[in-house]
Amino acid sequence: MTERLSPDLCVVGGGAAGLSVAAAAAGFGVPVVLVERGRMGGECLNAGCVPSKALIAAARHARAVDEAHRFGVQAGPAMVDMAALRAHVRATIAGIAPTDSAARFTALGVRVIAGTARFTGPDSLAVDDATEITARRVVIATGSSPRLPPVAGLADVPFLTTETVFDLDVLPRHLLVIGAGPVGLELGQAFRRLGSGVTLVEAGEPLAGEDPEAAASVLAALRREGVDIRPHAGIARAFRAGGAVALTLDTGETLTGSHLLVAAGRVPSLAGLDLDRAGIAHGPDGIRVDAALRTTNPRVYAIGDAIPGARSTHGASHQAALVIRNALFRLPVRFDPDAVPRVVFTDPELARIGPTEAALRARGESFRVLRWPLADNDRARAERDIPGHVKLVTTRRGRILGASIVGAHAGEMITTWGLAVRNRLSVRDLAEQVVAYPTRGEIGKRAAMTFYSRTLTNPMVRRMVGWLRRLG
Ligand SMILES: Cc1cc2nc3c(=O)[nH]c(=O)nc-3n(C[C@H](O)[C@H](O)[C@H](O)COP(=O)(O)OP(=O)(O)OC[C@H]3O[C@@H](n4cnc5c(N)ncnc54)[C@H](O)[C@@H]3O)c2cc1C
Ligand SMILES: NC(=O)c1ccc[n+]([C@@H]2O[C@H](COP(=O)([O-])OP(=O)(O)OC[C@H]3O[C@@H](n4cnc5c(N)ncnc54)[C@H](O)[C@@H]3O)[C@@H](O)[C@H]2O)c1
Repeated sequence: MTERLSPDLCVVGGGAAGLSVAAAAAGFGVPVVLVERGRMGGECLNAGCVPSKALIAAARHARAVDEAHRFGVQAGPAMVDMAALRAHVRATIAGIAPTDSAARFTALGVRVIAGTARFTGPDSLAVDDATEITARRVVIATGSSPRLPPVAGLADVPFLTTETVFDLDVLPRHLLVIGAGPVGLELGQAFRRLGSGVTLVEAGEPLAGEDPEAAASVLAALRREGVDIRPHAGIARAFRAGGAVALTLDTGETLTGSHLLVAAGRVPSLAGLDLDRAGIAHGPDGIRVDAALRTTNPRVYAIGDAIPGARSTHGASHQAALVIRNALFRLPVRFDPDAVPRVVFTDPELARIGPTEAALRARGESFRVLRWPLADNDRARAERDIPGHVKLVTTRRGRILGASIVGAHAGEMITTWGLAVRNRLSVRDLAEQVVAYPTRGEIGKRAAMTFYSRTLTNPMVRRMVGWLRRLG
């Protein structure tokens, strides 16, 4: 028997994006139906942020054991128990899962339906032919899945993706990775620290789109740890070589590994949604949306990994908040990708808010660049962890436009700069702030203060100081 529902809001997808919309709408007393075909929590909880950060934490401990002698502490070499490590990853997911569960959302007042949704008309959907939904507004939050690049022979070799890599119960002897974006670099470094040999094969420039100086600093750190990174490398074919996997590059060189991880980007999950029935335009990068995240069907919004652009959990949650403001309160909203921080959780971390220097130059804007190195930070020196820097871009008058930070905890430090950009603060606000000593946060203040270094040598200012001295 077909059940018929007519909520105000229907959300398709129970990942970071969909859950954020559903929770907020239910909180305001709006009738909401949420449809999820797989695991509640989506990619972030089950195969993305959470397991990757749990793996990275384990790898950091392994590294700390191996590096302990630098601090006069004898330990190591680190021994990795993959079964215990996998249990740690699973326990981390299990610990967070209740927050995203159907039970919690049901308690919040959301009607959660397990099944696959597809459009049957501009405002109607069917779920597995068991439920018909007619909604005043629909939010598509169907996420993405790993992109498999068109590499000859790939289909005939065993390979891992982010869907399977966290279930490994043996440590790869040598991990080949296709792609040196955030996923390839984060996981590549983690496996290297756990004891695997790691080779990353990247078609273009690793971390393209980030500030080149920041990207270079991260890549240099990974190389120092023994991660082999091959930029601008075309893959001619993949094949099995005995019990191993091999990649032949366009140069003729063949790389061999015990395992292969494909980390070559994402494709939006749109198959089977019957978007055309609802008049929703889409392309290979995702669903087309305007600045208010509305699709070409004015009743339907799309957010998260299902739309083009940088993909992140916090970006998806921010988009969800904008949709709530627009759909429920009819307030005008405008999604600004530059307002979303980007963090790559390598060690050192790379974090950015706002446009890069290159982006400002391409826009023809006039700006200033301010820098400070971590090597000049007492805390970083005490912790013998000095690779990195902060780089600020400001207007000519000192308003902060953006920041790139490389270093331990850069992902935490970027929050200050997000606040500065959002509130149109100037370097003066940051330079006058009292920052605790010794903290890494001091580098931001030091960078901001360099804005005034020209003032120190300004003859007018010097004359004025001299004149004031005469007053006694
Ligand atoms: C290894 C890895 C590490 C990452 N680390 C970070 C990080 O540290 N920080 C960060 O911010 N981001 C990180 N990301 C990115 C982040 O995971 C994603 O941007 C985020 O999870 C996207 O959320 P979403 O809700 O748009 O999509 P998803 O989480 O993919 O959710 C979409 C949901 O929709 C469901 N669905 C799809 N089609 C249908 C349908 N027709 N009917 C019903 N349900 C459907 C799916 O089953 C899925 O559960 C990482 C990604 C990866 C792969
Ligand atoms: N901390 C975070 O916020 C975080 C962490 C991890 C992932 N993510 C997001 O998840 C998404 C997926 O990350 P990702 O690193 O898989 O994707 P990505 O698109 O950022 O990077 C994929 C890389 O693979 C390369 N590539 C593609 N085809 C190739 C081929 N045939 N041979 C060699 N290299 C090839 C690309 O040039 C690119 O550099 C991204 O949107 C990313 O921003 C976010």
